[in-house]
Amino acid sequence: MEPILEITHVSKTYGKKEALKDVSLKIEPGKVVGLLGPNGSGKSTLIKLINGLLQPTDGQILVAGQALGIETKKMISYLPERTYLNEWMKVKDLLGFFSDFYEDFDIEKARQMLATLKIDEDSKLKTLSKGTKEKVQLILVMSRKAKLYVLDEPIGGVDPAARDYILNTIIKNYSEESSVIIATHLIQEVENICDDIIFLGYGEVRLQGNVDDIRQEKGQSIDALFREVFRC
Ligand SMILES: Nc1ncnc2c1ncn2[C@@H]1O[C@H](COP(=O)(O)OP(=O)(O)OP(=O)(O)O)[C@@H](O)[C@H]1O
Repeated sequence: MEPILEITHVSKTYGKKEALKDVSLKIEPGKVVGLLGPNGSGKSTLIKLINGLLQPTDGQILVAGQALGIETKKMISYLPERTYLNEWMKVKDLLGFFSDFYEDFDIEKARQMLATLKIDEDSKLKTLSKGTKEKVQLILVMSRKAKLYVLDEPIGGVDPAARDYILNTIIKNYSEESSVIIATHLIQEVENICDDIIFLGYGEVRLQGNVDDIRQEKGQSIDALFREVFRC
């Protein structure tokens, strides 16, 4: 099957700073992939490249076999690190906004998730707590029928009780034809829902592979391995 994402020898420099060095990786359909790395390792840079928000200095990125452009943007549902939603909007306005903007947005699915998390559609975003805003944004992003979901720190501000629901939502939502990339520091929380992981360190891929294979081979959890590989 054609990979959902294929990154070949990609480098990115900001001035003299080499944020990514010769990164190559493939993500197959139907996978949840953890993109893990310490601060400044290049996770957000890689995510912005995949979303076409930055241009690579070198190398090639293909989404479902196509070079980045308008078509690939339609296939990607992106949760950025920081919110980009208008604070003065009500949750129900955002549902309308997403329906208008994205053909693949499933408003009923979004409504169901909001109801489960007891988020009132009549609330203005600016009146919601930071964690609740994050939940709203994640619900919007996961309610699209995208090929690739790219989530930059999706559960950072969410309380532990809601994390399981959010993570379950992520894995329930994607299909055989789509994949999810989750960039996070909360490795313990996500390692059980990930099929594969990628360790980024100083802009280079340090390790990538299947979670179960790596755990078996190394005899430790991904969280423990991360602490060992990136010990300060
Ligand atoms: N606009 C920029 N100009 C110059 N350097 C940058 C810029 N953006 C990022 N960098 C540098 O590139 C490197 C990678 O940064 P990036 O934000 O991709 O890391 P990250 O893994 O997402 O970090 P964190 O986990 O802290 O969010 C860092 O050294 C950072 O200082």
